[in-house]
Amino acid sequence: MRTTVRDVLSKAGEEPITMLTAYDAVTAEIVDERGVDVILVGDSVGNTAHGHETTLPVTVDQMADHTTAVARGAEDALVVADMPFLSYGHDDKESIENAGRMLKEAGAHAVKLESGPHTVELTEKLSHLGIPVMAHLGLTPQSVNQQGYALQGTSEEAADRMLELAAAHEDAGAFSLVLERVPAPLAARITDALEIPTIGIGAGPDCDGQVLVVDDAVGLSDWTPSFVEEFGNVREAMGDAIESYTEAVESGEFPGAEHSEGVEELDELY
Ligand SMILES: Nc1nc(=O)c2c([nH]1)NC[C@@H]1CN(c3ccc(C(=O)N[C@@H](CCC(=O)O)C(=O)O)cc3)CN21
Ligand SMILES: CC(C)C(=O)C(=O)O
Ligand SMILES: [Mg+2]
Repeated sequence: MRTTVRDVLSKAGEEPITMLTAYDAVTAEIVDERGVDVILVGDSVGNTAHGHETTLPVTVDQMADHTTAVARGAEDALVVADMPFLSYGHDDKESIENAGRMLKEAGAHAVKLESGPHTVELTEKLSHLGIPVMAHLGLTPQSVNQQGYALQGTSEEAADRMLELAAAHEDAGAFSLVLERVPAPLAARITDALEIPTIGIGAGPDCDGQVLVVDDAVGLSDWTPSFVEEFGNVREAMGDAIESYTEAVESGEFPGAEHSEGVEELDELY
């Protein structure tokens, strides 16, 4: 059964909400089959699949393409499309059209925006138009040129501001809130203060759910932020398989007779 925004909203399960990113159909299938509640088509695709240093170069077209692939692969999970840098926030018409594409064209069920004072009204508009919005506070990687990748909410003022912004986005209609790289006690305080669920990444154990970049979680990335746990070693498994392939080709073991086809009637011809 498809996870819905209402399921996420209800915080119904006693178990924390699980969210992972995916950027392609096959990964979405695997993540979906293993029962992950929410798949985020993250703009982290700029780092993982496209090899950029930051998420800033990612385009709306790229996000729509990756979201289309993920929506084809996911059966049960709620699919959330991340809105890329400068695709929202400066012009309502453009923001709404870009977010609308993710649902109309690409098959997402909701969008995520990196939130700030400038996204409160937009969150309200999108929600009213039928586009569910996941908010995102704390470390917001699209603001890397202002924040770096440092822990956020480390002063009393910054913590209070984050709590106020979280409440403002809840009031504006956001259905959930990602908290990235904030002190665990602040994430707990925000989680307590809100009705909508919080989903943490580097935000401690007291959020209503957790999210990681799938490449990091399965051990595919060559570097991960310090808040990541690698639950597998896919990079090594893939490297070993690739090395076995090259060895088998170079030694002449592959392809064998079982991989080769002929046409019996033509045997004499060859
Ligand atoms: N593979 C991947 N995983 C992610 O979690 C991720 C992405 N890509 N791309 C988009 C953003 C960027 N994120 C980041 C990027 C860097 C740090 C980082 O450098 N953290 C350092 C500390 C840096 C500092 O304190 O200034 C660390 O040690 O974790 C953290 C999160 C999270 N997101
Ligand atoms: C890390 C998550 C929250 C994200 O925004 C992304 O993957 O782009
Ligand atoms: Mg993102």
